[in-house]
Amino acid sequence: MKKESVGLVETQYFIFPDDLILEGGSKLKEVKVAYETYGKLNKEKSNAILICHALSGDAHAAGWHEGDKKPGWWDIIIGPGKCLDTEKYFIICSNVIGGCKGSTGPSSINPETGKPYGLDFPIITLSDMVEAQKKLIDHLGINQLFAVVGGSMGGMQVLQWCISYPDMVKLAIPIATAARSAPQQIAFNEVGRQAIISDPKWNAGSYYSGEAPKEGLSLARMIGHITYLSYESMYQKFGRRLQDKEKYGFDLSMDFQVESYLHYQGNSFVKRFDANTYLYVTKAMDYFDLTANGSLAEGFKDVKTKFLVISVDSDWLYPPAQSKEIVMALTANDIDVNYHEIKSPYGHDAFLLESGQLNYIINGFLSEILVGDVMTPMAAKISEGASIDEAAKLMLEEKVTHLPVIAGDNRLIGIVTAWDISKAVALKCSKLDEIMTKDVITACPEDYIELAAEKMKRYNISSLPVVDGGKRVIGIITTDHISTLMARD
Ligand SMILES: CC(=O)SCCNC(=O)CCNC(=O)[C@H](O)C(C)(C)COP(=O)(O)OP(=O)(O)OC[C@H]1O[C@@H](n2cnc3c(N)ncnc32)[C@H](O)[C@@H]1OP(=O)(O)O
Ligand SMILES: N[C@@H](CCO)C(=O)O
Repeated sequence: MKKESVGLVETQYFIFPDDLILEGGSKLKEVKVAYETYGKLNKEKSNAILICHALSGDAHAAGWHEGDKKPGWWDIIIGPGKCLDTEKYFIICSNVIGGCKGSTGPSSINPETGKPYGLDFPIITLSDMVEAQKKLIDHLGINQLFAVVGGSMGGMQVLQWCISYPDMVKLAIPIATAARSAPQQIAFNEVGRQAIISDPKWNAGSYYSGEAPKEGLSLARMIGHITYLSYESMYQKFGRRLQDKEKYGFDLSMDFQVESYLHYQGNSFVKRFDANTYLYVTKAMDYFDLTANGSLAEGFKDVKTKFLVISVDSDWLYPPAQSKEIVMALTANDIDVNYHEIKSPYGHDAFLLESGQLNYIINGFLSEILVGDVMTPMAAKISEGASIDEAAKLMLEEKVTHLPVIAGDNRLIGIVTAWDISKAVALKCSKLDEIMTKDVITACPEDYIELAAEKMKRYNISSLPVVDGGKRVIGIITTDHISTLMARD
């Protein structure tokens, strides 16, 4: 299938009606969250996928902003025909709080002083970022997310979601991430922060009316950027080639292409990022630790989500060992986990670049959706002794067109549809037994949704009762559940 773009997109904003209470105890007033959405939310609101961004990302994950030269940062996997297919899913991405891309952060105006927060901005954590996203998801009227997906710090948010709101996330895809920041990660973050803090223009975080600490922020990004690459990718990109010269300068000026590249990356970064946000967001990552009493398995004990954990073989910043630690802790809690290690020379940033492998792995995982993952559990049903009037009333109340008929032990013995009810009125029948279909086509929670869809098509029916091994009704699955989740072709 052709992979397409979501086209022109715009960032939207949500201002919280209430204060946001932070993990550290402070309150943030008039919080604003910048977000983008792609695709359509289905009738059941069951096809929403939340995308969480990494350290320097933003709400613009896919498509194009008017006049831009590059699409959103994860355009390689979001769009029609891509694994996060906007023909099937409703994709949401928001800028984290503490950020500088439209959501409230240290560069925002503090409503109490009328000036930018600077260092008056409270310390935020990954859990606070998730709280802010939860408010946005509530505002969009979504009770449960079909999936939460993110790489690096985005992956940390994915894990945090599954712990903060275990019932709200059906599927989780954390990529190139960790369940707790390791000393090496904290160390690199601290060097980046010190580069900013030691720039005199930083001025204790109060620089918004003058010049920004560009030197410090650029240096922080240069250091960070090295950690996003690999030995091999740097060799492939630059070798020992010189930049704009034939031989060494034998002075302290720039000689090598890799130096020029790093300066370029540093200089471009300062044009799009705020130094204080860099301080706050890296600090939030340092504090991130999902262990409970020293045990990650205990930290994950309430998780209910099905997982796809992805790592990158050449990622030395968030090495595969940290992903395997997540897999082991989930497995210890009997959580269904799939694990993939991407083969790539790109290092940590492979999660932003390896389009083929990401599309293939994520698409495979999302297509393995089971009936039990998407059905409406505990669907409306009626007892065999009930009258046709009662069945009609229940259908109206529950806004359903299909009612499984059950015996005393909850065992499925038939199904009545809205069509059967009209038939009953026309033919003046009064008992359910006279009009219900007794040979009911059903689905099992372990069936792939493709199988349920095939049955619905073959028998030309729009709803299947979901039954367990003892033929007891445990839910219902309809074409509406399935249609937006099935491949277009
Ligand atoms: C979720 C999130 O993390 S969102 C944030 C993601 N985006 C970023 O982090 C932006 C910073 N960039 C990156 O991290 C990486 O560049 C990636 C992963 C996004 C893209 O990687 P690649 O496609 O391999 O790009 P690459 O690293 O080669 O950089 C290309 C840029 O370097 C420039 N460049 C390459 N060689 C040199 C050189 N010798 N001297 C100066 N500049 C150079 C290119 O001209 C190009 O510039 P452009 O970006 O303005 O077009
Ligand atoms: N390139 C990514 C790496 C951090 O995970 C970013 O800047 O956000």
